Amino acid sequence: MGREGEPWVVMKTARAPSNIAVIKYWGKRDEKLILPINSSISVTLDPEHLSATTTVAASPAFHSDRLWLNGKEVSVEGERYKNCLREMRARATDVEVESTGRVIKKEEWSSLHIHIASENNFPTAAGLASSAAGFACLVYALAQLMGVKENYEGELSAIARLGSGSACRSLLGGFVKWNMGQEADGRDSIATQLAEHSHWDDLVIIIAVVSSRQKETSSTSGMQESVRTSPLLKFRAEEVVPKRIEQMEKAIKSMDFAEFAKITCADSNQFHATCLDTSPPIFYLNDTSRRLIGLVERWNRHAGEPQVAYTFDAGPNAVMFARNKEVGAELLKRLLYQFPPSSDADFSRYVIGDQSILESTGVTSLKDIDSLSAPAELSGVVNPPRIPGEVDYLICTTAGKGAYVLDGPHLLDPVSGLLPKKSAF
Ligand SMILES: Nc1ncnc2c1ncn2[C@@H]1O[C@H](COP(=O)(O)OP(=O)(O)OP(=O)(O)O)[C@@H](O)[C@H]1O
Ligand SMILES: C[C@@](O)(CCOP(=O)(O)OP(=O)(O)O)CC(=O)O
Repeated sequence: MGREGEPWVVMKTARAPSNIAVIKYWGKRDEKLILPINSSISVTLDPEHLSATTTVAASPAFHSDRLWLNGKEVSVEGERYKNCLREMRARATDVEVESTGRVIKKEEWSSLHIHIASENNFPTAAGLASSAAGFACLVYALAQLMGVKENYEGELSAIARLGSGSACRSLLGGFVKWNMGQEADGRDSIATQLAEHSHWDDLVIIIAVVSSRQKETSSTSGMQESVRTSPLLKFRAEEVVPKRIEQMEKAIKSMDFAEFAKITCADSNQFHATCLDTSPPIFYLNDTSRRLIGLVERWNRHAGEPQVAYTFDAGPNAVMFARNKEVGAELLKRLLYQFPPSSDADFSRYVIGDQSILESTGVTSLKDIDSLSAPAELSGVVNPPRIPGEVDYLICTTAGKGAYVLDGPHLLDPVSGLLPKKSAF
């Protein structure tokens, strides 16, 4: 930071988690304002394992708004980035720069350009809601930089929504509802917290990353096609989701896992049915996704009550919820048994995230996986499929907190405000 008259750069860094919907958002009633045709509910994922980290900087020396995503410069000219930046600038306040005492006046923000650098600690655009984490993080970091105070609860979520619908749910932790709202300007289409992550802290979440390649049909265009062509989607939004939202809220409040699991699986399956009902049909699930569904359904039926729930977004990756830590370890063992890594895989990279679940399975090597015995529900199944390398890797995690500020390290050089030669992450 320079003295008065010298060039200066101010910056803030924040982190925001990804989230997984258990009642899906699919379809907009307003494309520009990103207003949904139904409310949705999600679980925020632990930012330690699935999050975006974003540094935003302002300086009179910057000539344009710029964005570096995962170390590469990308255009910030898209409507979604522009809308978020415009709405944040409109709410900026006088900000005192601590180190110099200089005050950036409210009016100055409209002419100050912004540099943004962001990194995801999980695959981008692979159906793991990177856009949700990314836009929530951008809006949250800008709020810190520009001294934006929320005038009403949920205002920041309404701005994150302009970046990507599901992003509005990533500012908050735990269990989050996105109210579809009624107003034409979208001011009531905001996220609210149903419960903190600590409210239901024994849930274990395991993500089977089936493919980290970019998907063929983006959520944005997929849902446009579904709104245009799927009669099932209309029925779902009008008749099914409103009841499910109520039931899911109750299940979360009372930590009723059986009900939570039943609704979560049913809603994922109906969302993918609307994709199939779209013309031309959209296929996000693949054979591996279907085998993962089979694993959970067979186990739940054998146990007599749900042990695990599954849900899939716009991609083949499964997100599974286990009712508690013991069941989480059992789930991991079953996944390792049925979906072992390929024989040349590095075991330490096959199960990532929260290592405590892996520790409680007692599995420490590829050899241990070979000696796992078949789970009871597979007895009688002749040659259950065990295809090494079918799943890329597994992420163990839990529900987590919402967006927060990081003191550093920043992703932009504090003096130049440019991407450093070697990124800090
Ligand atoms: N950290 C980030 N900061 C800013 N923008 C991001 C960030 N991560 C992703 N994005 C934006 O989101 C886009 C990816 O969104 P897309 O909806 O295709 O995939 P996804 O969010 O991973 O999957 P899905 O929403 O279907 O679960 C990127 O091309 C980029 O524009
Ligand atoms: C299947 C989903 O993940 C769809 C998410 O769609 P996006 O929020 O990525 O779409 P846009 O609003 O067009 O950016 C379900 C969900 O997260 O609720």
